[in-house]
Amino acid sequence: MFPQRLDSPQAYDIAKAMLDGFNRHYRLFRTESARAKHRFETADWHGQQRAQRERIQFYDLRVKEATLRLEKEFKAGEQPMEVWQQVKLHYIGLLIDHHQPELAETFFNSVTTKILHRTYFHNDFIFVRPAVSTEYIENDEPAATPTYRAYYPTAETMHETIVRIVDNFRLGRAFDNLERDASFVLEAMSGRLAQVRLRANFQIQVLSSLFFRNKGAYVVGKIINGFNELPFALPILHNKSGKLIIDACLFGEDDLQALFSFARAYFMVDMEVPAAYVQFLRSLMPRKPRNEIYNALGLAKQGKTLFYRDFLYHLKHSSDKFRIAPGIKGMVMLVFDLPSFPYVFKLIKDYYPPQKDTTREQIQGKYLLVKQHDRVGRMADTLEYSEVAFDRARFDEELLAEIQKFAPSQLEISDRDGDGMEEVVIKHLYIERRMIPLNIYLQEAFDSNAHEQIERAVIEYGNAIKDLVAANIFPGDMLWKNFGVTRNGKVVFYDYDEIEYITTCNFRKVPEARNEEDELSGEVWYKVGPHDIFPETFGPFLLGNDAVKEVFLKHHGDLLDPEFWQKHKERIQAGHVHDVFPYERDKRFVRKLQPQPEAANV
Ligand SMILES: Nc1ncnc2c1ncn2[C@@H]1O[C@H](COP(=O)(O)OP(=O)(O)OP(=O)(O)O)[C@@H](O)[C@H]1O
Repeated sequence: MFPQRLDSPQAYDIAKAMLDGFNRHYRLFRTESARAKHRFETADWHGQQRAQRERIQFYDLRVKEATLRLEKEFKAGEQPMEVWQQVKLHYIGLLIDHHQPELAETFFNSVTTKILHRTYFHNDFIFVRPAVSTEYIENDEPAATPTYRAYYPTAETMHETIVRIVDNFRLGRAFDNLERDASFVLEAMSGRLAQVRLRANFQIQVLSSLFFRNKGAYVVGKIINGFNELPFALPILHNKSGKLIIDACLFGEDDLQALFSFARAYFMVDMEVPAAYVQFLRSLMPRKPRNEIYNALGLAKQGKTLFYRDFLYHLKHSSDKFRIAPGIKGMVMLVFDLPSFPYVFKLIKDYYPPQKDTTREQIQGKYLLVKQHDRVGRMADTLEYSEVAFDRARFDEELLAEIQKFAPSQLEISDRDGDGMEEVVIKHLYIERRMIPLNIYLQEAFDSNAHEQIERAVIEYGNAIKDLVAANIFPGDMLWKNFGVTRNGKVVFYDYDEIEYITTCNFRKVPEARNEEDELSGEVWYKVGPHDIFPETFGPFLLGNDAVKEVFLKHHGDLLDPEFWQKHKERIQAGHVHDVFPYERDKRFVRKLQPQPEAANV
């Protein structure tokens, strides 16, 4: 029932306190994001990584604070339904001129669902659907920066415009040679613009804030000409002597998708109107779901909310059934999917075979570690959900039997909301992007004799491990089945239950056999400590196939050498922060500065 009058004084106060809680959250979130610029300017790489990690916790802390305040000041949990309905309406009113209304609505849901019983979890009380529009929000304060700036160069003024675009960010550190880098950018752009007639609307639009992550800062924008729009991004890095350089010019949807991939850490961006950033970014990557764009901007809770709305909407408009995910079943994770939907659902089993010496808490700890770590484009991000309800009729019997057998503690089948329909409720779930498991991908390549596909996949697999190593991650279980292949052919790791920091591992050579008996025994005769790793022993389980073996040894034989691992460990221990390039090395301008081997031969 819609209340005709807003007559509860508490309702307004509760709504106001809730919004104060959100505003405090966003202020802190934004301040931390804005500080990324200074950390970049001062090359504080450890600080940048720490901030990226710590910012992830901000949301839950603020929700906790707001919940406590509402309970303490307003006995929120004891308020009747009528009051809560009015709280929502007041809150909507308070959001009319707000600049982050969608985030504030999600914050309202987070706090409210902590206080209210789940029978209230519908649109009368929480924001199951958004109520306040995020379209055309502008910050009208006189000193406000707009979401993006437009530049109108001519063919003659392109170079100076590029310099001006970069200058406008007022980075507090000198460029090595901005004029030179602008020429490289111009050359790259000319490759795309040559032969093209410049139309009346020719312009370059650039988001007003830089995107910071690890050791990089990125200019993000698009070139508009007639009906065409060309997305681009300019990575700015420090060179070896500490001067700034534009390192490359990335173009088009694919390059941008790689930059904003779900397998990378979240950006730090100073945004007054995040919805406007998302809208702009969506125009660059129309196929990227909005939830992933919010995630990439560090607004993970909004990403989670949008994902869930998209998921419910998809369920309403599909009829296929959840099934056990294709591939080799996991020992600790039970994985299922919905064929028509590009994600997988993972739950932790109650029982695992003895070789998996772990616990639910430890596994959750590993997933959390991955969330907070730099995923360097090689580890899939996961969304974590509790108490997820699915329509019972959409579950394949075999899948249900599997959950009943391996994860009974996680399963409840009941008509929880009393609508006469049975539901499958899963207590705790991880959801991540579906990929093609590498073992299946390789098998398909073997079956069709696709040598190039095998070669590319094996090289990518080794590259994935090397990127993980550089980022201080030892994958633990490196079998093909624990990696997936993405839409763009990138190999990404997804089995986290055995990962460790490289710095906690002890990489050893297999000791010489003491006698013939040792040598012939199939058993491990030497003493093995809990963190000991023997890279020479990786071969037998990776290299059963000759075609694979040849490519692997040619490109990644060093992975079987303990020294390779040990050296990386020492570099990390010495405080070195690795470079992560979310683009192909051959796109780097630095190649233009160094004499190329071919050139030297001429
Ligand atoms: N993101 C994904 N996309 C597609 N399939 C996946 C994905 N994640 C997992 N799978 C499938 O589910 C299986 C088990 O997943 P996962 O490796 O995470 O479980 P696990 O229990 O940790 O495995 P292990 O027994 O190797 O420890 C994989 O082998 C793969 O077939």
